[in-house]
Amino acid sequence: MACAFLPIIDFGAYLDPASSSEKRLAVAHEIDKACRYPGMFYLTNHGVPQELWDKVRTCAHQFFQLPLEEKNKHVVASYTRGYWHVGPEEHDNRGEGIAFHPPVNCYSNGLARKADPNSPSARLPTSPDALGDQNSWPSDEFRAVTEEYLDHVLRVKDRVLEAIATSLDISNESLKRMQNTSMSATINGYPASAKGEAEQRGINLREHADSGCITFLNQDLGAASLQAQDREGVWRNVQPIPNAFVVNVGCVLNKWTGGQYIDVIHRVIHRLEKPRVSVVAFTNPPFDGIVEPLPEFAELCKGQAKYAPTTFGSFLLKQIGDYDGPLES
Ligand SMILES: O=C(O)CCC(=O)C(=O)O
Ligand SMILES: [Fe+2]
Repeated sequence: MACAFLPIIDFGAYLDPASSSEKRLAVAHEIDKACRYPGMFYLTNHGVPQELWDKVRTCAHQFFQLPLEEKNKHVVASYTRGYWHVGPEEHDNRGEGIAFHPPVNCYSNGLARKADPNSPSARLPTSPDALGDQNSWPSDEFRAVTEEYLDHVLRVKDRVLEAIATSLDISNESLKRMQNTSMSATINGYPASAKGEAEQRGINLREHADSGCITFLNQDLGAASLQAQDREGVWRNVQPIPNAFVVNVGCVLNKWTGGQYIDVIHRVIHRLEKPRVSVVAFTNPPFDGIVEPLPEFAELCKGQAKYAPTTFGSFLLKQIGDYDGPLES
């Protein structure tokens, strides 16, 4: 059964070139409404081919089934790239994942300590960059499938942002700024719980808001493991729907809109007797790009520290640092 908390938005009518402008506007308004609250929605008929939609998760399952020593070959010195594994001895944050981030070309703000920000060569992509080592792909097939999948998601992302811009009635420059976003991916694996163990289990993925602009999640079918917080602070289950993205607003889009859109807090508690995989595509502005409210929303949040300009890179690194900090409880 679908989760009544989240609206289900059929993107087909927006993507169909034969649709009337009224129809497309109606879809755009639905997306806008969902971004204002709860900051998360299902997106169906998004145009990602069905086979690829499933294959990207199949590849992930195959990778996570490998022995740990195999998977550990893909650990790299970066928080945003490579393989990680937590548990089983740790109660919270139990799970594993592999992440991919495009090259970062940032030498502003002192993020790369030894680089000269004025040197033209400092602007060229280098490896490793400010986020650490390079991506480590488990196999050519894994890479080909994931990259093809992300290409599709990138196109969906641009159309969703176009719909948002239409509904917000913002300028072309503002839309361009929003669309100037690249794609990074995290593929999460959550282990099965043995019979009787399920209730003792803690949280697999701690509560957080995503750092980027907008996130597209493709998850296994089964019981709801993802939870999102409503405005009363109550955790609501996000039941998977076949072939539907779960789309959510991240911190950057919250900031661009001066707080009009909600960077929804979410977490994962996986208690099934079979493992779960989620393929999460994040969209990020340039690492050294300034993130601040779009001109259309600047007045709304004037003087509020939360909306003060910052580079995306420094914001991301701070968020990673905070997330990595000690647990309060
Ligand atoms: O696995 C999920 O359902 C959510 C993952 C997530 O929130 C993330 O990777 O940021
Ligand atoms: Fe997330």
